[in-house]
Amino acid sequence: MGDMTIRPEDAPVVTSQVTESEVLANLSGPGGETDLRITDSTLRDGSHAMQHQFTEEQVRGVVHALDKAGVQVIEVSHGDGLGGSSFNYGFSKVDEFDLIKAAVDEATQAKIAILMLPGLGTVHHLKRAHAAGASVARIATHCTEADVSLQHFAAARDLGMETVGFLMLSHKASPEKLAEQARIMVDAGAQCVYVVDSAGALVLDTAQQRIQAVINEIGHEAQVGFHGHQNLSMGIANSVLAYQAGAKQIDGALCALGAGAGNSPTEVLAATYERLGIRTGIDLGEVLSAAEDVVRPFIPRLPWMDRASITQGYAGVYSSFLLHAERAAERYSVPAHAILQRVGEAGYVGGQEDMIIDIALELAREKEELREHLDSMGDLAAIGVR
Ligand SMILES: CC[C@H](O)CC(=O)C(=O)O
Ligand SMILES: [Mn+2]
Repeated sequence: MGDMTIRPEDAPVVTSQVTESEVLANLSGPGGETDLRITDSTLRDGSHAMQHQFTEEQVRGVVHALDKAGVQVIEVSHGDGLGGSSFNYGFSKVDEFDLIKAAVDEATQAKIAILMLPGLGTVHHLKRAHAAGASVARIATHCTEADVSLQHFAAARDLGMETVGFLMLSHKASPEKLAEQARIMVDAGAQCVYVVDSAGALVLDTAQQRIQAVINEIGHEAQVGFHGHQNLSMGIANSVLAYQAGAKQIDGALCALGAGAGNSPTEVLAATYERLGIRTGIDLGEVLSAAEDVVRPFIPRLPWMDRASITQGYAGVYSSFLLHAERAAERYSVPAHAILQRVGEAGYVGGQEDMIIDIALELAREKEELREHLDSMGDLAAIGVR
């Protein structure tokens, strides 16, 4: 077999095709010109919180409500992106391509986006999503591994899709490193690159500095976006700072439905930006109804800043590890927050979900050793040695 490695220098350089007006064109919503574009990820990041059990009826209901509210982009995929339905990540209740088709059918003005992680999702998945009607391809890599996305951006551009790069766990890379990685994505064909706070670990200026560095690098050729998580309750504040630094695409999810403590709630983003006089094109009354009347009733458990999810933000752990850690905690009778703390210390990243079990086993072993030690102390005391 020949060398299958894709090197950055092999990637098609398409930046010259992306004019500034083309990049900025998508900032006019159904109600006219907007200052930024909100992408709602309830039906993708929220899939983690729903253990990937979305039904077609729920998807139709959410898309209908978001579309009516004027949200311009709605993301629909398994929580871990196309191809995520698996033993390792959790099986979807309904095939994601059926959910994408239902979303496309329901939307009248909103574009339907998909997320994919190269390796888990393939170009074949991307083609199927495009055939199902998805028009925005969001391609996600670890924040230092943008070079694994080159062929996926090229394929998405060939299909005529709008392209967005997602640099996950952005708190793990310096602003300079993120800027360098964003450059790789833009040269490969990304029309926007997101700083993705997967762990909800960025706090105010650490978020803004990263956005600023990425804008300095790619801002004249492509847009910059921000995807927040609420583990330290910073999603909205970081999103405001991101906009003030120049970000033009911001993610949210209705009722915060997303991994960990959830995403920046779309309805709160809409209200906050409106209060600041920043135009999102979203009708506040409609998006509040979408959250309260459509999404809230089917959520089994609202995302929340509890001990485990705060630990994720504090220790810098991938938000989607929460439910994996909770399942391992129950199985091995150890606390979920203790597992997540160790995941943070070990620095595990997306794709290393199996290490959660290793850590749970290690904690269970330590607990057993401690119990045996305490028992032996008791035995010594009983024979008068202590
Ligand atoms: C697909 C993994 C992950 O959920 C993507 C994302 O939303 C994030 O990193 O925050
Ligand atoms: Mn996320």
